[in-house]
Amino acid sequence: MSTATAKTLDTIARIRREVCALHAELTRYGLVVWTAGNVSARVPGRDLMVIKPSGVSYEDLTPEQMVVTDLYGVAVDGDADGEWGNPPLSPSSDTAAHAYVYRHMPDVGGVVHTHSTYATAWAARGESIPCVLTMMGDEFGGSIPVGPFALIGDDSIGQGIVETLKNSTSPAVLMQNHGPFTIGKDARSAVKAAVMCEEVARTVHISRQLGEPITIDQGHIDSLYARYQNVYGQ
Ligand SMILES: O=C(CO)[C@@H](O)[C@H](O)COP(=O)(O)O
Repeated sequence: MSTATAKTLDTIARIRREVCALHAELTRYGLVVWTAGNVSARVPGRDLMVIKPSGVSYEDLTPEQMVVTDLYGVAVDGDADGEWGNPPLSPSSDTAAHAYVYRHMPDVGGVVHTHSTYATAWAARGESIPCVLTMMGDEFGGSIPVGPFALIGDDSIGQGIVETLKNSTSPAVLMQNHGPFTIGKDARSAVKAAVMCEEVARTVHISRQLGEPITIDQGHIDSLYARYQNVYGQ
C-alpha cells in the first residue's frame, strides 16, 4: 500500500471516529430527539466530507456508518489511493446544506444542525437572539442571526446559512421555522457552538419572561469576543 493510500485511509478513519463521537455530544447536551440533527466534518485537503447516515438512531451510530461524500453530497467510496468502505447507507438528508457551506466557506471544517428546543423556538419566531450576555459576546461576537425559511432537498438551506454567516462573527444561524445550524474550524468547534447557542437561547428566553434584558455596548462585545477567541483557555 502506498504512503498516500495509508495516509488517506487513516485520515478518513480518524474523521469517522471523531464525527461519530460528536453525535453523542448532541444527545448528551439534550440538543436532539430521535434521529433529528447531524454533524459533519471536512476532510482536510480533499473535496470530501464525512457525515452521519440518514435516519439512524444515535445509539446505533458507529464510525463505520459515517458516510464519505464529495462536496456536492454524492457518496464517494474511495479514490486512486484505494477504498475506504462507505456503508450501504444514504447520507444525512441535510448533506446538501453541509456541502454547500464547505464549498462556499473554505475556512469551515465542521457543520452541525440540531432542533434544540429554545434555539428552535427563536427560529420559529424568526427572531434573532440579542447579545445580552457576556458569554454571547465571547462565543458569537454579537447577536445570533436568523436565516431565511428554506425547504430541505436542494441548496436552499446551505445558501441561507452562507448568506447569513459569511459576514458575521456568529458561528450559529437560526434557520427560520427550522432550527440552528452552526459552523466551526472543526466539527468539535461547531458542536460547541450548538451547545452554547441552546444555552443562551434558553437564558435569554427566561430573562425576557421577567423583563427586558439589557443589551451590551458593541465596544464591550468586541472586547469580550477578542479576549475569548484569542486569550481564553490554555
Ligand atoms: O431537519 C431535518 C429534517 O427537516 C434533519 O436534520 C433531520 O432532523 C435529521 O435528518 P438526517 O440527518 O437523519 O437525515
